[in-house]
Amino acid sequence: MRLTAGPGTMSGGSANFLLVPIPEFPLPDSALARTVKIAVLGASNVGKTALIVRFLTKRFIGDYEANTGECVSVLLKQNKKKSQPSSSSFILVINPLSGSAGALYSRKVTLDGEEVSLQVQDTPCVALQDDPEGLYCQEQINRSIYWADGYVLVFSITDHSSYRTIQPLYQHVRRIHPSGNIPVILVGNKSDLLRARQVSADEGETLAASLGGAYFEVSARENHEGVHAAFLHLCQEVIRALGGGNGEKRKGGLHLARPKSPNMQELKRRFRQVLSSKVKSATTI
Ligand SMILES: Nc1nc2c(ncn2[C@@H]2O[C@H](COP(=O)(O)OP(=O)(O)OP(=O)(O)O)[C@@H](O)[C@H]2O)c(=O)[nH]1
Repeated sequence: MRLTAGPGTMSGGSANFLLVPIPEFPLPDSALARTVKIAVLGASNVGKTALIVRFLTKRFIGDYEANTGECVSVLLKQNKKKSQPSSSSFILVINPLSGSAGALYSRKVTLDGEEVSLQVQDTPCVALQDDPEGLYCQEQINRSIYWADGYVLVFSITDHSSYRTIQPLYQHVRRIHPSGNIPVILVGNKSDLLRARQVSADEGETLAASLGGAYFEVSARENHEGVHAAFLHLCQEVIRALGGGNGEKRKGGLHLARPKSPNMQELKRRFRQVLSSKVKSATTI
């Protein structure tokens, strides 16, 4: 799902919602906290965005589908009114330029008494195809896979082909991270649609076991707890895999920045435009 509302934050004290993209460099507070980077991957229409929004806001994104242009700010405002502590605040970046780009969300969570800065990357859908690799993956997805520390692999229990996408998708992740333990969970979403079920819970369990991760059957539509438990479990797995230090892993000797947000590029472009118009008017005066 593509969200079209502008980004915002609910952690500030101002009544207005600010346009706060996540900078290319870590935020000051995330420099102090351990950072956990998670990519949510899966086929089309399985509920990737709905799961993320459910996790972050406790709301189901479908509640706002009739008015998607407003949904994010509505969610942010509703949560802000509750003036929750910082652990529930999050920042959202939306790419307004491309229908296929995913959004990056950032949120603080407390795990075993430790504050962790969690970054969640929504991604465009992947699709099975007949080439030797068996999977169509946009370049942006590859960058997200490379960037992330842990993976939520999502299928819909009502769509067997989305389930069949998972194994090649996992192999694809393994190709990008050939060595080491890959923290992963398997999520079978839409468990509220039992009558339309095409994938059994046993199939989910078996597949998860073969990937070396836990299986969660959830409904982003009906239940926050299951979704929350799944994300927290993955965070814990990531922290375990990252081990000591400040949680930032190094890959191939390089410290990797998160995938570049085209939104950031657009902001820079607009910033340059504003600057050049100021220069022009100053010259005119
Ligand atoms: N019944 C039901 N519908 C859901 C659930 N989760 C998501 N949906 C619906 O499924 C559709 C797809 O949800 P999205 O979150 O856009 O799925 P996505 O995987 O991000 O989709 P892509 O943009 O194609 O990658 C929407 O109509 C959602 O309202 C769920 O748990 N139960």
